Parts: sequence; C-alpha cells; structure tokens
Amino acid sequence: MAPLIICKKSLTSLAEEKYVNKKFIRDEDERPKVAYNEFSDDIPVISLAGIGECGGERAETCRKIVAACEEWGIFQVVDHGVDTELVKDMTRSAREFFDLPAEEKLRFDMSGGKKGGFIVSSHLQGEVVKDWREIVTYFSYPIKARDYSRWPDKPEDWRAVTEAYSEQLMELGCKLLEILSEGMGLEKDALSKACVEMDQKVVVNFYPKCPQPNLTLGLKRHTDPGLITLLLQDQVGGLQATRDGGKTWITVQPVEGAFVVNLGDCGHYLSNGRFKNADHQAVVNSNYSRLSIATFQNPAPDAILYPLKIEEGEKSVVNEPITFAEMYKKKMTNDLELSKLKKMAKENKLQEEILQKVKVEAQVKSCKSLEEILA
Ligand SMILES: O=C1C[C@@H](c2ccc(O)c(O)c2)Oc2cc(O)cc(O)c21
Ligand SMILES: O=C(O)CCC(=O)C(=O)O
Ligand SMILES: [Fe+2]
Repeated sequence: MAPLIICKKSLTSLAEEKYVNKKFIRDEDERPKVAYNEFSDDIPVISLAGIGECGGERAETCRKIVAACEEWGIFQVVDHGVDTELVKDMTRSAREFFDLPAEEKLRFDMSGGKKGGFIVSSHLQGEVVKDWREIVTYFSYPIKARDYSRWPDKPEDWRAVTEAYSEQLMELGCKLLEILSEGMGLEKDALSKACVEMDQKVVVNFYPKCPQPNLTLGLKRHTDPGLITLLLQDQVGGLQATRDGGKTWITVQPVEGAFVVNLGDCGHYLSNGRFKNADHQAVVNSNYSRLSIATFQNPAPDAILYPLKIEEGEKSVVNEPITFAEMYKKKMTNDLELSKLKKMAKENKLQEEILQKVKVEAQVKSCKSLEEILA
C-alpha cells in the first residue's frame, strides 16, 4: 500500500488568507493592547565593551544590568563580542529554512513529542489557542545531547552556521552569568556552578504576516523557564513586555546588532525573587513577516533549584529544592492546564448564558400563552 502522506498546511500559506482561522483567535483579554511598532525605550541598552576591565567600568556595567533585572528582567546588550557576520549568516540561513516548501520543513516535523525539529504554533501538544508562528528548534549543548538527525539539512550551511552561532552565544551567556553572580554579591562562577553543566536550546521563531493581527498573538504571554534567554530579533518589532500582570504592555525597540536578554524562571528562583522573570509575548502584524532567534541558557536537567542567597529576614521563594527537569515539566503542564481551564470556564459561562436565555424565553413563552388564555 502506498504511504499515506498527510499534508499539513504550513502557516506561510495561511498568511495568504483574508481572515484568521478561529483556532488562532484569542480571548479579548489576551489580544494585543499595543501596536507592534509603537516602541518604548524603557528597556535599557547596555554596552558590554568595558566588562573585561577589573575596575570601574565593569562595576558600572554590572550595576546597570542588576538594575534592569530588578525592574523588568529584560535588557539589551551591544558590544557583546558575537561576530556580526555570523549573526547575519544565522539570520539568512533561518529565513531560507522558513522559505522552503512546507513538505521540506515537515521532514523535520516534531509533532508527537520528537525532540527538536519544525512545528507550527507551539512546542506544547494540546494548546487550546494556536500561536501565529512556525518554529524550528534544536538542542545544542551539552554536545552529547545533539541529535543531528533533528537539525535541518537545508539550507546547506545550516549546521555549520548554527554550530558556530551556538558556540558564540554560549560564551556570551557565560559572561552574563558571571556578571549576574557578581551582582548578587556571589563568586563569579556561582550561577554556572548551580547549573551543573550549562544546557542550551535554540528556538527560531518565524511569524508570517497576519491578516487580522489584532485578534491573535505570534507567541502567547509567558515567562521563559531557564536562566537567561538571548534573543536576536530583526528590525520589524513585536516583542512586548509587561510588569503589571498584563494590564499594560510595552513594545521593545529593536536595536540593530543587539541581543535582548530575558531573565527566566530559574534566574528569578536562584536570586530569591530579586531578579524578575520577564513576562513577555510576541505580537504580529499585517505588513511584514518577522524572525526572532531565542537561545535558552538552561541548567542541566538534574540541577537543583534553590535560592543561592537568602537575605536575613527573607523567606525562600522556592518551597523545596526541585530539579530543573521537574520544574520544567510542572511549568509546561500548568501553562497547558491554565489555557484548558480558561476554555472550560468560557464554555461554562456560555452554557450558563444559553441556559439563562432559554429559561427567560420559556418564561416569556409561557407568559404569552397565559395571556392568550386570559384573553
Ligand atoms: O517556544 C518557546 C517559548 C517559551 C515558552 C514558555 C512557556 C510556554 O507555555 C510557552 O508557550 C512558550 O519558552 C520555550 C521553552 C522551551 O523549552 C521550548 C520552547 O519552544 C519555548
Ligand atoms: O519573538 C519574540 O520576540 C519573543 C520570542 C520568545 O519570547 C521566545 O521564543 O521565548
Ligand atoms: Fe520567551
């Protein structure tokens, strides 16, 4: 029997449609509140040029980074030492991958729980509302965790470029962890030691143009699970952050050649809540497609999470020590449960409303027939 080929419509073709399919439509309270290109300069852009020094300049950079982590859990870095040509190659190579025909990308389909590859919308199975994005993701560190059969083989230079990119981002990630450790008043290597062995996972996000961007999100509101995320974004704009639980949002100003650094949940826990875990989302638009590359610097799966320092009079924000693998599973399960519960609550409310309407109509009807009898 001939093999059954299931053709999944990739988002790129959906982008040609006039309306957004209802699977992507968010509840009103989750829809974008600020435009993708209404930029804010609230997130500081910090030069790392002086961090090699021992004295004043390093201390000043460290102070700025700590302040940003306390305020938003987000900052941008420039003069970071990552090769400019490599960044361009990485972006070009990623764009070429998403330009491939759907069947080529689906050779790396990761639905069904495969570790790494291509998928539309989300790495989580069973999300109630879909994200307006395609992703390709791969595990890059530790090197023994690499499964090259899940890395794209097109464009031709994908593997060489992404390997070099991952290596340079690992270096940058480690430099930043040293600064954050010092900022917490600890030894330089405190955070990297807490990670046991640093893990790295790269998620390349492609957000196609969207016919009704006000109804949907490219990537729903979330915090990143790991320690820090180094995000490379193009000049389109779409990354948004909130620090009041989603009431108000700002759109992060894209800065050519910069990396956005997001503190993740582990950064929040290890600093005993002193550093914020960035609460963020990505919005889409009808004018341009957008590309962002998130490099997650994570603790090893069996690394134990517990605050590295608890000030006098403070309580731990972590109830009991937990491994990163357990924390990750709990978080993703919770995120999924929450969206399912929200859907159920909405359906129940709707059912309640329908029931109420039916009751009222029945009353009206019975009243009418009574009037008829009385007349
Ligand atoms: O795609 C992402 C983004 C992000 C994320 C966190 C939590 C969520 O519920 C969510 O929908 C997205 O962090 C990630 C962490 C990963 O390990 C893999 C990912 O694909 C992502
Ligand atoms: O595309 C963006 O700006 C955000 C991406 C992001 O938050 C993520 O991949 O975790
Ligand atoms: Fe994120």
